[in-house]
Amino acid sequence: MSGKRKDYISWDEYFMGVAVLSGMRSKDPNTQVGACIVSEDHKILSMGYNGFPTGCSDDEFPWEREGEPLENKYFYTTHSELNAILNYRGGSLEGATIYVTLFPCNECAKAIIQSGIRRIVYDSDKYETTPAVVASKKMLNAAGVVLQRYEHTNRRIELEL
Ligand SMILES: Nc1ccn([C@H]2C[C@H](O)[C@@H](COP(=O)(O)O)O2)c(=O)n1
Ligand SMILES: [Zn+2]
Repeated sequence: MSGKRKDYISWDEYFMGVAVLSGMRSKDPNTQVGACIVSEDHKILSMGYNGFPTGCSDDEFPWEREGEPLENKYFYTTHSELNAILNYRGGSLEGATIYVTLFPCNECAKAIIQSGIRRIVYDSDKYETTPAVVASKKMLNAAGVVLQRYEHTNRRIELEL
């Protein structure tokens, strides 16, 4: 037998796989989101997942979805996309692509646009009817960011760690 392997994973499978793995670090009991930012020449630049900011304890801040604003998670969580952008310490993200397991909200859309990211590959769009996502798409489209739904290949990857 000679020649190269033929069943290696594609770039899209690789980067979405890294985003999925990154999301597995999230402590959010309801929705775990992962993001992976990639350069035009297929280098991974940064990763992120949703969680509380540094210094805000996962055991003390609330993970609830309901209740008073100060008693639920929404004022406190940093989204995976923003974390991935802020985790990057290398300079410009101009021309990069972000792989993300859930379509970005309006706040992340602003950060994506302003950081110079030009393409979003996303998987779930479960909040597509919410104002946050409708506004997000409005801004991303106006800014010319390419939106691409991840095409599942149904490849199963098992990791023994
Ligand atoms: N594109 C997104 C959307 C949401 N998140 C985070 C924010 C929360 O931690 C969680 C959503 O919670 P749910 O309302 O589904 O209970 O996901 C994100 O990181 N990126
Ligand atoms: Zn967001």
